[in-house]
Formats: sequence, C-alpha cells, structure tokens
Amino acid sequence: MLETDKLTKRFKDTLAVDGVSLELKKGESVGLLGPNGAGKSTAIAMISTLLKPSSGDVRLHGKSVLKHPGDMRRVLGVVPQKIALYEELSAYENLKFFGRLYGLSGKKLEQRIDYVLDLVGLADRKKELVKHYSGGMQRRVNLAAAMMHEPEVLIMDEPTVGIDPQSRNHLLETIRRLNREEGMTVLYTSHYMEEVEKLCDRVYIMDHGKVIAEGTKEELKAILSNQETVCIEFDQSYPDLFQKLSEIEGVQHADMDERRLKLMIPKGMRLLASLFHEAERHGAQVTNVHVQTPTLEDVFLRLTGRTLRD
Ligand SMILES: Nc1ncnc2c1ncn2[C@@H]1O[C@H](COP(=O)(O)OP(=O)(O)OP(=O)(O)O)[C@@H](O)[C@H]1O
Repeated sequence: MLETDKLTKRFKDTLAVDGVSLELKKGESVGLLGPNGAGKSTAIAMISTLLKPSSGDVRLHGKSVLKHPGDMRRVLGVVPQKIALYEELSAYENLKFFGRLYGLSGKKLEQRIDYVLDLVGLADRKKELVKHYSGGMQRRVNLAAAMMHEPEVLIMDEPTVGIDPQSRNHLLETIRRLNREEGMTVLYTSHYMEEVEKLCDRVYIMDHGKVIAEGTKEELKAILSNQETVCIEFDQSYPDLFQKLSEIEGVQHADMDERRLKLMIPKGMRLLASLFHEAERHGAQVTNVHVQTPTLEDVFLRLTGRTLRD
C-alpha cells in the first residue's frame, strides 16, 4: 500500500538518504533499524510529506504522494521523535485540539478521545497538565494524538528513546496490539534491535543513508547461518586478553564491553581450548560461556563491522 522509490535527500554535503526503496503491505509491521545518523528520521520526514525529497518518490496505493500530499496526511499517523504536545494543556485538551485539526467534533470527537486515552492507558489521568507527566506518559499521549483520526498507517520515529521501562513496555504492547489485533500497518524506526525483533515482521537495515539489508527476521538471521556467536563473561575487564582472543585465527568479528566479549566464529570451530588457555595465561576467570543464536544486532555487526550503538 505504501512504497518509496529510490528516495534521496541531500543536505549540502550530506547525503542523508541515498536511494532508499521500501515497501509496506497492508497490515504489516515493518522495522527500520539503523544507528544514529543512518537517515531514518529524514526518510520518515519525506514519507510523511514534511520534507521534500531531492529525488525519488513516495507512493500510496500507487499514487505519487509528492503530487497528492493530502491523501497521505489523511491516512497517516506520525509519532515524532520529539514530544509534540502543548505542555500547558491537559492530555484531554491536547487530544481535543488535535482531533479538531482533523475535523472531528461533538460526540465523535469525545468518543475518539475516550478510545485513544484508553488505548494508551491514561484515561484516569486525562485532566492533568502534560508538563506534569513523566517523559514516558508524554510519549503515550504523543501516540494517542497520532491515533485521533483513525489512521491506516502509523509511523513511529524512535518512540521509546529515554523513557522509563514501564512506559516503554506499555507503548510496545499498545503498538503490537494495534498491529496484530486491529490490522494497523506500522513502520517503526529504532536503533534498539530488541524492539524491532519483538514488533516487526519484516526489517530494513539502514546505514549511512542506504538500505544495506532487507527481509524477515528469519531471512536476515540466515545471513549468519554458518556462524555462531560465543558470549564469554569474565570476573572483570581484561582489555589485553579480549584483544588477544579476538585475534584467534577464524574469529570473524569481536564485540567487547566491560566484562563481556562476543566472538563471531564459523559454526563448528573449536574455540574453547584456546579460550581457556589464554584466560589462564592472563590470570582471568571465566564466569560464563554460552553460544547464542544470532540476533539482528549480530547481523548488523556482520554487515557493517560496527554495533548499532557505536
Ligand atoms: N536539516 C538537516 N540539515 C543538515 N543535515 C541534516 C539535517 N537533518 C539530518 N541531517 C543529517 O543527515 C544524516 C541523517 O540524519 P537522520 O536524523 O535522518 O538520521 P537517523 O537515522 O534518524 O538518526 P537518529 O536516530 O539520531 O535520529 C545525519 O548525518 C544528519 O546529521
């Protein structure tokens, strides 16, 4: 129902989005995964008709959105990265304002406000001023506002950045329900691969303005079907040892943080003997070793040599 065709945006010297072609089918939940600066927000701004592409097009039901922006605005609910609410108004008043903008009034408007407040779990706090809400609650009202005009497609730009775990789970559950139970088509951008893994059927991975991989989660993970990820935890950090282990012949990628080292190796490679030998030489204590099935984070690491949070 919604597709972009070689969508491109250049800001002076920066090619923020470089020939991105995406497709969303009705009822699908699609993830746009990429690190900061990959071009996700810029792509979304063009899809939402807020930014004019340098070249390429966006099509809704086959019709160019550049030529018919009104069609897109009617069917699209956008949850922006920044909170777009009036702080001095209550949640109820904010939703009333947005509902009126979309042409709702009277009983229909009140019913819709009740529905979206219920959806985001804030019905009992609707009279409080938005400025007194937590960041997570404000984000929930942001989603409610985007849902006021019963959109067919919901686009979310990193809606969980910087919020408390309870609001995060609530938001993710709500989006999941909207997609699975109400058939809402969803485009969800994030640099948290766990969220995309949980919510999305299909994923586009973006880096430096380009789509570098696309597929269902299973298809993307199949890129690593001949690999295993070994996760090793130590009693403390051993930078020299970590370096040494990541240089063992056969190790394809290494990712280290504090006390943990993740090594991507070919399936069947015998790593443990050298691992324990090196650990002993460095006087290091291994506290846990396990082999992980590949995650989308591993796929990203394999494709770019970097982690999503680099
Ligand atoms: N208005 C602008 N003017 C100039 N450069 C811009 C503008 N907007 C974005 N960029 C640049 O375009 C690139 C892509 O940015 P964008 O915000 O789309 O990435 P993103 O994947 O959404 O990252 P984030 O997760 O941090 O929002 C970055 O290099 C950014 O600095």
